[in-house]
Amino acid sequence: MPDKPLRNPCNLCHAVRAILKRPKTGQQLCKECFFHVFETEIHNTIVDNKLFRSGDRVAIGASGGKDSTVLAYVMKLLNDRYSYGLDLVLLSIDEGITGYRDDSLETVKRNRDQYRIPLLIISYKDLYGWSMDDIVKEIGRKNNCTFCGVFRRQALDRGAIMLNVDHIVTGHNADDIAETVLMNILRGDLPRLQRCTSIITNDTSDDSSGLETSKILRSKPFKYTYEKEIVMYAYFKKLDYFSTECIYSPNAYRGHARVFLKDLEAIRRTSIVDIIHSGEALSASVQANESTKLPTMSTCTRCGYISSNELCKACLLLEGLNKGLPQLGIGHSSKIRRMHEAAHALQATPSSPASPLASLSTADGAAARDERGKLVTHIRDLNRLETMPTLQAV
Ligand SMILES: Nc1ncnc2c1ncn2[C@@H]1O[C@H](COP(=O)(O)OP(=O)(O)OP(=O)(O)O)[C@@H](O)[C@H]1O
Repeated sequence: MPDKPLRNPCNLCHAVRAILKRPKTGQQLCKECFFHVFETEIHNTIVDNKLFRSGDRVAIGASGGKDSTVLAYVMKLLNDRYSYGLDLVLLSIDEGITGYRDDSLETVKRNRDQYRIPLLIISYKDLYGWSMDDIVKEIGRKNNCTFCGVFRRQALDRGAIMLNVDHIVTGHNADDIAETVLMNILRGDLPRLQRCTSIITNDTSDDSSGLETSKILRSKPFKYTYEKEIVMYAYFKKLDYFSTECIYSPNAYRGHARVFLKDLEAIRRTSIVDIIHSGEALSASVQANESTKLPTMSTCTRCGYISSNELCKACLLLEGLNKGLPQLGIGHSSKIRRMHEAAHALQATPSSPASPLASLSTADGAAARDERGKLVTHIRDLNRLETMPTLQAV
């Protein structure tokens, strides 16, 4: 008797039943083919944009959330599979948000052990003398994201210097970038439009920075990776990640851009990459225009961090916070010295040899718990995830 024809076969291998519909392309795929295209697209992004050189020491900005957890997993996997020759390390910033970052850092610590990548954690409290809990107590919730964003950017650079890395990668995905493109267009901020569309950036053109941040590159290997696909990948690989929103993040403006983007995506799935490409085209066309260039960088006279003004943004923000309080400097305390020592110890520890990929995809007990609930939460969060009929059967 001839075999019964396969119902709903995978559009790529045609040998197995499809279990999902790719948000980016609409293709119906089986699990293995989805893993393959997802990983290969990121590999192609890395290679086409020449993100790394063999021998580079690369810090992965690790928050414990879905994006950076998938990034750590995929960076490790591609580094082993294609012999990139990278020395990977996890770098986490503890903003000091009780009930949020303390829990997500526990996830990063488990990722450190699961993926066998060394980890350095540095805190706002040690760097700046203020945790985000302290700051919110002082200034309230309004504008707290400004402090957090400025401090995190600088903290990542400071951690990268402590770790002596060449490069920081972050889990910013295509949706994040498209939102930022929209926000910069709405604000008419052309210099920032240029920066947000670049897959790789180097914060300053001035090599005299006291912090030597000018040598550290930053890149976004997920620039063209859809958030929904990152969630699906994490789900099907059973990765251990933390999925709660920051308790202090109202960020209403970005929220509106996000809702608008999701509405567009519901009408046309390519909207996200279309907006990124529009941002790239606009950036290219304004590049030659002097008035849209980012200001020339020098160094902050107080802490030595790169800045286009006499004081960097973090020092300005700290000055306000510290009004009436004893001055808390950046960069010279014994706590910072201790963090340098911890980073130094990590540098001396080479990353462990590659572990079999199979073991990486095996979730531990905690991660396996409530996986289905986690996906459901994310589908709700992400709103309007394409119908994936067979997910119900997972
Ligand atoms: N506390 C942190 N420590 C280290 N890296 C961070 C931290 N917060 C954010 N990052 C980096 O910046 C990227 C974008 O951060 P964002 O706050 O937009 O979080 P997100 O989109 O929820 O990402 P994730 O799912 O990784 O938390 C993260 O993927 C991560 O690489």
